Amino acid sequence: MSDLSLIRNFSIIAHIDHGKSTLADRFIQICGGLSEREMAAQVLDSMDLERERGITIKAHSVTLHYNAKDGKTYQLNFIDTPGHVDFHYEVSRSLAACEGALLVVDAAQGVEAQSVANCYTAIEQGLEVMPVLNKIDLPQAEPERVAAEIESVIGIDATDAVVCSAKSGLGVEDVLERLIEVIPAPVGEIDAPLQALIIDSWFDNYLGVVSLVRVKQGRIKKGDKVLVKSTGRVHQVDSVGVFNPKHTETADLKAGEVGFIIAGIKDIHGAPVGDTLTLSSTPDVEMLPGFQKVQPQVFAGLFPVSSDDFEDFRDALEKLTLNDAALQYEPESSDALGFGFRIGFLGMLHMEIIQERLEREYDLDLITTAPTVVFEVVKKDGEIIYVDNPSRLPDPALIEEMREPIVRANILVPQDHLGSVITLCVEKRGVQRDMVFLGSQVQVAYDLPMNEVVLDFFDRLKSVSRGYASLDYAFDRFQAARLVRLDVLINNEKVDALALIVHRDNAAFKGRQLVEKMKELIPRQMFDVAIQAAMGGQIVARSTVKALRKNVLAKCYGGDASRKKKLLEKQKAGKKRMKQVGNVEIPQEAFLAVLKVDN
Ligand SMILES: Nc1nc2c(ncn2[C@@H]2O[C@H](COP(=O)(O)OP(=O)(O)OP(=O)(O)O)[C@@H](O)[C@H]2O)c(=O)[nH]1
Repeated sequence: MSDLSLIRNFSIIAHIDHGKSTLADRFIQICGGLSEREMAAQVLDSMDLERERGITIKAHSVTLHYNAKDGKTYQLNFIDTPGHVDFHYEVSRSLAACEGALLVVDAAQGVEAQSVANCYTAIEQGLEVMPVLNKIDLPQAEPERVAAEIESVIGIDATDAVVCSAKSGLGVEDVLERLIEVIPAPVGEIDAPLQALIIDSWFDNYLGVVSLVRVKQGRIKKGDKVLVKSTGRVHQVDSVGVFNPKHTETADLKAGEVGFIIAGIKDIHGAPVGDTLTLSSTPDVEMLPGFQKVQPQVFAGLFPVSSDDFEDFRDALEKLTLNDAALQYEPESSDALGFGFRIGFLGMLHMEIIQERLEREYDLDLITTAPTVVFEVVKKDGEIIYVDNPSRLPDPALIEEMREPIVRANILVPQDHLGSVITLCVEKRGVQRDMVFLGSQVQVAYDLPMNEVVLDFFDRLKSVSRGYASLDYAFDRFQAARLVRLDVLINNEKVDALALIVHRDNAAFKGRQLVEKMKELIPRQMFDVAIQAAMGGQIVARSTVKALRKNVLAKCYGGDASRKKKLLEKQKAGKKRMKQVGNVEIPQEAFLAVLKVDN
């Protein structure tokens, strides 16, 4: 298709669960991309984990052909975007490939903070934003109220927003018709030198690196010699094509189109996201503006339970980074846990996903230490260092100032729950920056310490607001704070992997909560186990796990050998995720006890 006026490139902006995947599936069905049977599994969420958790992680694209009521056939390139705040950065990438975005809002729920943030990104990037009110089939749907909310919260006209039910299919064709009308067609010279933006790259075991690109000008076809601008390397194109949603080769990709390129590139660093591709014959083509580099926000140490697994762990991480440019790691050694890696994640969800993949796909048993953010430390000699591991914090005598990362959080909450949300923010050391009443909702902005936000803030926010408050946040600055290291001692031995950096005012309280929680989590052993929390040289809390009196096997009355064996096996399985620290066995949960205390 070379008539650009028949192409529409768009994304869908929606809060989690507002129905983006269901709507996309409907589009695919209407445009005849898949049979009913193939529709059975939601197609866009292609990774197993994504499907299980029902969340979208990687940006994908689908090219569809829609026979519109005006008698013309349009090529619709739909670029998927992830909904979770951890993957916010992928949204702006997907938007860079589009001229427009559908803002899908659940008509029974209303606007949520995440969609507001993504909408602003779209508007900043010059996209046409088209509101769609979904779930109109629900009895509690209030399209007028929600349309008014879109206008007041986001500030775009929603008077004639399309209403639909992605579930029943009602109104979905109207969405497509309106999309063709309001979202501009792409512009670009087909005869100009190739200029293509890499939106995403991933590693496929069979195909090698696959890159999703948006061709801005020119064209690219199989056999072309393509130049990756930032690396300066030239690769021969093996194939180009689109996902419809199945991977389908095409003769070429032209200006205005979105599709994939495979060019024998060995790893994703050879085709960096945000980079520009051109042909080797036109090396002087300008670079397109790329994307902001992704910075991990949360760090944790991961250690194999069995030290024999260290090399397998390293291999697994290498493979995972082929597909996940956001994942960063470096070797770490701990007195308590031996050799492992300190890994940087985008957020807690990202951390859980990586941990699960390592355990499930690579069959590793891992111990994870408590996650932490990065602190900025100014030393007395003027040097500034960044600490992502509490046990590596320099001696307090050498520290001039400690600074913690602060985020600007935007929260949308119905008025009824405003009080409890404010209480929560104050408890988390938040400073209010703004508050705007918008109909039945209130938009509040807080500066909050990132350390308080990444761990459990989102869950707490949901629980104090009965699920109604929503949150969006981004790193703002480092700010001086009275921070100290809280050490944990087990039978008088300091366990480096249990150290935390906390605010001085909360240190004693946190210490007490932590030792109490750990007391519940560390199983009884043959001897007393003393758990202490210390700040500097000073013990701030203490508790004891009492010794076990009876031998478990005594219960078996000697006779039944198979029962005894079963019991031992059960014990062994239970032990799998334990680590021997000194002479005490510490289970995984105890390392994450800080996440479990009700702070
Ligand atoms: N009643 C009703 N339910 C819907 C409608 N559209 C989607 N749902 C349901 O809402 C839930 C969430 O829909 P999804 O399409 O998975 O939501 P999503 O926004 O893609 O979620 P992520 O992939 O996690 O971003 C599912 O249980 C859907 O069946 C609708 O029009 N009406």
